[in-house]
Amino acid sequence: MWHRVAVTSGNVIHAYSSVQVQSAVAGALGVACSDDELIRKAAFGLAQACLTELRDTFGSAHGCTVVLLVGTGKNGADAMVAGKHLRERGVAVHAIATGGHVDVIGTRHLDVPAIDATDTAGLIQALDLIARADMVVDGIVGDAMVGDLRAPASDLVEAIPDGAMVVAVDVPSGVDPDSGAIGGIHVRADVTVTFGAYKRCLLLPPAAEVVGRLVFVDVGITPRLDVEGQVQRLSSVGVAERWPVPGPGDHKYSRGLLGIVAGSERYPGAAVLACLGAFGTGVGIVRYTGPRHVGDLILEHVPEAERFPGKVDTYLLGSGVLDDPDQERAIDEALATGLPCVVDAGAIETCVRRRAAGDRPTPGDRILLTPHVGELARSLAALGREATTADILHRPYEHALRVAEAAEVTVLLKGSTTIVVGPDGRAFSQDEGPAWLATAGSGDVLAGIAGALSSAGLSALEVGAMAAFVHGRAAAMAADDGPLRASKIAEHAPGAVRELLAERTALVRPRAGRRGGRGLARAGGRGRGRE
Ligand SMILES: NC(=O)C1=CN([C@@H]2O[C@H](COP(=O)(O)OP(=O)(O)OC[C@H]3O[C@@H](n4cnc5c(N)ncnc54)[C@H](OP(=O)(O)O)[C@@H]3O)[C@@H](O)[C@H]2O)[C@@H](O)CC1
Ligand SMILES: [K+]
Repeated sequence: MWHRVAVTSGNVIHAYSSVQVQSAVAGALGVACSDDELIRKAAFGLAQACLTELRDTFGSAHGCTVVLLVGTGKNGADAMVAGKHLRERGVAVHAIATGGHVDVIGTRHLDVPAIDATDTAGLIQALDLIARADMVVDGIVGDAMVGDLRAPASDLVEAIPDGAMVVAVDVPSGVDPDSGAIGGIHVRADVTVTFGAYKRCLLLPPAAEVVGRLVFVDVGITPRLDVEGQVQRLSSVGVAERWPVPGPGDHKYSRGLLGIVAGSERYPGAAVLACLGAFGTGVGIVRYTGPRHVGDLILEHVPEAERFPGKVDTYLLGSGVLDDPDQERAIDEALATGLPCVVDAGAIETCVRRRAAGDRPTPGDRILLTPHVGELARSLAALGREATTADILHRPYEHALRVAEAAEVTVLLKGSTTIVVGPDGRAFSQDEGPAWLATAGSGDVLAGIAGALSSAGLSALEVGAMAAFVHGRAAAMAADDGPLRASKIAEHAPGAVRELLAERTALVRPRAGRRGGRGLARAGGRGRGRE
């Protein structure tokens, strides 16, 4: 039996669409506050974040030069009002108006005249100031951004020197607030200070990769967002809360039986790495199906594994499978059982084709596909929806969702920010892994971790998010800011889980001595018993 604590939403970041945020702001403005108040709260938080960065970098903010890029809307007003606070702390502040005029609330608070970058002389002066700035504050445009960033804002952004510190107001200008797509020129921030609610682009790649460190400023609109954000991110405590922990009444059969169909002549090690990932994160039993020599290799490295097929709770299919009719038959048979599955590499396309044709014995929230971008492109092609890898990298959420909807599956799309998208569009975005994670065999370990979690009865969305998190954490521990090999990720997985569980604040502890189940308090997840 597994013990799980109640799932709260406190340890999950929820991200909302711009329409949701704007209607929450409009609701707050209708009853509780004014534009001016909201901007003052936002700007105060923004100024604090800027001062912290300046102090951390230069020892003191006093005497530093900050250039504010100020658009015509409230995003620009936030920057202007923050500028007032910065000036009060001895910072030299210059404001550059990118759209010919600035919001009246901004000018009311900061009495330095903004340089008009829409005229030639102003643009030249602005470019010179940007070249010498210690910090550039991007208040060009926020959640009302439409299309590509227009000139002269785009010219100013292009001129930001590599060494300058950049703080984005609410969202980096030039990214689409909802899809996270980046058209052309955009701000690459060191810090993004966001107000009231996280916007989807802050979690969704590719935008998520240019936001830098996220700082949240509560301006009081959060209670008006009483629905879950469609895009979410689990914090470490969020993962820890959900992590299945064995109780005293558990045995190897109750802790999850994972059937693995993996490995081939060309990629025998993939099956070994998948087994290591699964055992490293707490699976009860692994039952392996595959070529004899791959089985021998597994037993050499993972003597805990069983070689012959038998009863299982969940399948992990496809890691390292290539051109092997016996393996393909075993995958077909496993997919037909209706059991939960993690579907990787060589099994993805088969699975997508079968399910798109209506053959869906496993519910979409229990089947997790784990493609990289190339495999997602091939899945889309199998569905008759051609997309290049560049198209996918431009809008990964939307392309993953296409496969998730058409095949009624949950898709984990691997990347430096990994997204997990369910057939109903709900998604998790996790970015814990270091860049060193992109190495041969890393995906096989991830599939093994996902298999272990799936065999513990979690939903495919949770499995994907938690596996991505722990895989990233284990990789960071293994890499220690240097290169790593995939087997080291599996080696560090138990340590990563141990660290997470230490953060768990409200573990439900069973009392010793009670019979049958021993005080099991389970919230969510399906019940398991002796099998
Ligand atoms: N959430 C919260 O709780 C709070 C939110 N607050 C803040 O409000 C912000 C939203 O403010 P907002 O609605 O005034 O719009 P905003 O983003 O400033 O931009 C509008 C201007 O941008 C322009 N523009 C558009 N596309 C463009 C492009 N491609 N390239 C260039 N320009 C482009 C567009 O120009 P136009 O097309 O009309 O000529 C228009 O004038 C939000 O992000 C946050 O900072 C806080 O103040 C309070 C608490
Ligand atoms: K901005």
